[in-house]
Amino acid sequence: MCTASEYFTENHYFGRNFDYEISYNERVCITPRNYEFKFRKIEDMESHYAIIGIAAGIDEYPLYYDACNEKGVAIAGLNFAGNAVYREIDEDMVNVTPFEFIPYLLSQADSIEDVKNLLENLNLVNINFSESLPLSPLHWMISDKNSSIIVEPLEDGLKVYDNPVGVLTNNPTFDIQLFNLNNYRNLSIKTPENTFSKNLELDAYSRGMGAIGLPGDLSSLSRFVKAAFTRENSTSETGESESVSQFFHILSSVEQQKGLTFIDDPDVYEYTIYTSCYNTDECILYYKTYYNHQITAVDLNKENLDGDNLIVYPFIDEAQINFIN
Ligand SMILES: C[C@H](CCC(=O)NCCS(=O)(=O)O)[C@H]1CC[C@H]2[C@@H]3CC[C@@H]4C[C@H](O)CC[C@]4(C)[C@H]3C[C@H](O)[C@]12C
Repeated sequence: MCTASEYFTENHYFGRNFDYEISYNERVCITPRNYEFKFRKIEDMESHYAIIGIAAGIDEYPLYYDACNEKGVAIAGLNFAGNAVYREIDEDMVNVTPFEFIPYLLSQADSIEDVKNLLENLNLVNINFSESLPLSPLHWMISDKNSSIIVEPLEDGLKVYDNPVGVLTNNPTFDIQLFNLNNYRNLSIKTPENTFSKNLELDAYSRGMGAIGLPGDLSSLSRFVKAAFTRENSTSETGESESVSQFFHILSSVEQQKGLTFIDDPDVYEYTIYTSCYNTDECILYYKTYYNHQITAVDLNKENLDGDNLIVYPFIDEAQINFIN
């Protein structure tokens, strides 16, 4: 499972937890403006916006999981098992494969408005990346600093929802995730009044009692509620380090510790392999990994963005422990 989120202070922050049991050698990957983007069914793109993101380290092609372009549009792809439907080629539409979805949009969109326009003619076509890398069922959270949307490829077509809560997890569909929040309208950051009964003296014996009932398990429906409540009520100082710190704290409220989500014997568990955080205004990518709690950053604007070769930074995944004696 995965969780995506965004956060605002003076800048806009966007990112995700990548939860899985297998790593495909993830790495930071920058696509400069003149890297030739090859597409399966539409024309190749010789020049486009520069993109920074996290991609699988299994092929030359930037197989992005999440990314942000130089205009501040960011996308994260999350698992959507059993719900994602990809289609046959439709000659009247723009046929893009799921693994081309992030490159196609980020190479040309200035804003969510642009993304929405591009989505109108888009057909997500069922072409595998390769025999060993078949299609994976995905849905996407897409944000810029002004708005956020969710895109779900459903049986009856590509569904685009406005995203008023700034989070996404996995199943079920986004409309149900939003509806489910109704069940938690009583949650509060404040100490609740005793409305149980006038006849009983019930004591506010602890801080934090207003959020009793907030789910704490790792299912996608529960993580959605937890992440939405945490994000909605989050506050921090507005500086860069405080904002980035707060962003990572929002996503660590739904992190998956190794051992809690059993997948298979022997010892296969889903866990939070990495957490990313983009400052979309400055195009800086920050990340942490399961073992490396130190924040590592890559600044898009420090690269030569007019190049034509991908720029890759392997993940730093070993613990960085600051011994002081
Ligand atoms: C598995 C991940 C979702 C994490 C998640 O939610 N895990 C819970 C599973 S569960 O919900 O608990 O069952 C997703 C997220 C992004 C995906 C890659 C996107 C590019 C590329 C697309 C190609 O077509 C296939 C290979 C490819 C490398 C993809 C592999 C895999 O699919 C990735 C890593």
